[in-house]
Amino acid sequence: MERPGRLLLLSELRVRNSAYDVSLSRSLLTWKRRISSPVYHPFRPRQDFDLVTTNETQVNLSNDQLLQKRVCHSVSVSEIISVREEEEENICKRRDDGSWKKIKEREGKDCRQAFTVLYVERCPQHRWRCAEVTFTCSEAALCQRWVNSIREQLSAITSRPKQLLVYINPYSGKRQGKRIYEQKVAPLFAQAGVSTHVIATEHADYARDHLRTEAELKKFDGVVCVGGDGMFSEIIHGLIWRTQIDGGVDPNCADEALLPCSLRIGIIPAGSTDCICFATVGTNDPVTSALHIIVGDSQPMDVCSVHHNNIFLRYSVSLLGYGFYGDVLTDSERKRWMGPARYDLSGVKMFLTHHYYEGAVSYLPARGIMGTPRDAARCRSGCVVCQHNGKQLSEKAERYEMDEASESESEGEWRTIRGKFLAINAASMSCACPRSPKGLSPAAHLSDGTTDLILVRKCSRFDFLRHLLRHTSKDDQFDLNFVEVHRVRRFCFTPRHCQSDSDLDLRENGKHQIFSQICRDHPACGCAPAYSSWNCDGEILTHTAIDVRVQSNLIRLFARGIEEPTVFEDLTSPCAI
Ligand SMILES: Nc1ncnc2c1ncn2[C@@H]1O[C@H](COP(=O)(O)OP(=O)(O)OP(=O)(O)O)[C@@H](O)[C@H]1O
Ligand SMILES: CCCCCCCCCCCCC/C=C/[C@@H](O)[C@H](CO)NC(=O)CCCCC
Ligand SMILES: [Ca+2]
Repeated sequence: MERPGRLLLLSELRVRNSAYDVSLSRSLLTWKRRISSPVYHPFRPRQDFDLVTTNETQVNLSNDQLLQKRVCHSVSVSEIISVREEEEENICKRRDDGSWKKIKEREGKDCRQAFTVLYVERCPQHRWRCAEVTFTCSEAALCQRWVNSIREQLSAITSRPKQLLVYINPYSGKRQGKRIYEQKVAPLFAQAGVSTHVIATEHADYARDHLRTEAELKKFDGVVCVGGDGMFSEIIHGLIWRTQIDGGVDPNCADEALLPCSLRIGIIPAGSTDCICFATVGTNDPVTSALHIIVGDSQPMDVCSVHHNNIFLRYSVSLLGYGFYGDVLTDSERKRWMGPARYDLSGVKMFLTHHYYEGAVSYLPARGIMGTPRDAARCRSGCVVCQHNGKQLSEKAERYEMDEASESESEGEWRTIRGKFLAINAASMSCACPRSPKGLSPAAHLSDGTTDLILVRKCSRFDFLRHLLRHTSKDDQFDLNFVEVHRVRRFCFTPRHCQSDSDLDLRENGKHQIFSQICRDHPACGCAPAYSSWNCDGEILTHTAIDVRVQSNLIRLFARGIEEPTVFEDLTSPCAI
């Protein structure tokens, strides 16, 4: 817990009908019910009330401690949304004997004697809500001092965005993007004094192209994406591209070190999967995301760059999946009209189809890092694995600048696996989503500079079902003899029937039927397609032979990673006042 530090203000104020000692330091706002207004507990002897904070993790809470929690609250200044003066009809004044009497409000601003603080309150399942508490002061001057002091502390927080560029995809998910933004998010931004420039996209790639060429990025502190993973992908493509062009880096060149984007991105979930929001915040809830944006959170993220023959194809932050997830996506695109349910239908269909694909996967294992894909520990807010590996990578990059030879050490370490695969997945983060709350690779990290390469070899339908179902239970989906997982910095895939570029060009020029009908030793029908497609964060890639590199911490989100729940949150009601 944060220590309160030197007090800036300490006053006796009133909350509803009770007197409170209210204090403000640079880090905490605390309001503690005065002992002269005790809370009566029928089954317990009385005790003195000590300071207990709302955001502190504690174990073995006694009944008295729980009682104390309800009479003393403390909120981190960094989680105060805003403060406003109140126009109260009836305000109370303290009599000489210490009791409070109601007086009529006088006309005019200088007689305002109450102020309301809006702050973040944690609710179950990682959701945040905007709670508020109104304090009544004995004098207007005191009220003004409180309001000014809190505002001063808030304006000293430089990480909060003031101007945001908002893109809404009206066709995401269940087509609720506009309504969600207008009803749930815009009012919060207004309360927090965040200005916005809102653009509803008119067609696919509208936001990407606007960011690449037109948007006046200098005017903004961040970009907000209202939509799903596909819309988020548009935003990062626009921002990363623009950052490289503005910084004189060739975004097409596979070997160039890319420049990190300075603008942070906020995600208001309104799509079908929303796995990037879920895996970085812990829930798909527009209000929670809006509050993370307002408080100015920052979560760095790894981005994979995908090339084919040194030609840039796309970036990926969540899943790059060939075989099962590529086929599910291809099939589901034809069912877009169904909304999010399209994935379930295509998932079942592709599971029954049971196609496998031949090819070679080569990869560079991530050496000397902390963490493995089989760890029990998870990437959480303030993750030490991400910090450690990120630091190591930046030190390595510095050494590389001084001595180019050191990087070539790793070049000798390529490993290759050939075979028949039902699925080849690379998860740069857990890919947790409501369908699979632990995700495709539960121990993957948001910003450790690696991706988890998961190879599911040809197996029976029954075994594949066991593997898939384990994504939704506590059982380990990697603990099966046809599944292997490697933490890597780079990998390449070459399909077996894609030996020459001319084959590939033919296929990608629309003549793929010839190749997809190549029959091989497929037990059921004898006419399995030779190729699948890559599912790249929910978009289909146009090439099958790809070269993938992890670019560490290329973007930052208005998020902080999933927080561990505290005991208080589990035990007490979300709205204690
Ligand atoms: N105005 C628009 N009209 C049609 N398509 C659009 C428009 N704006 C964006 N798109 C495209 O819509 C696609 C899907 O959008 P989005 O990702 O927001 O929703 P989703 O597919 O339902 O969710 P998820 O990606 O989480 O599964 C994206 O590929 C995006 O490029
Ligand atoms: C027959 C029983 C099956 C049970 C299987 C449950 C397994 C669920 C794992 C979910 C993994 C989601 C990975 C996220 C990928 C996103 O980048 C992408 C874009 O939104 N979504 C999909 O491709 C949508 C992918 C949807 C897959 C079903
Ligand atoms: Ca990662």
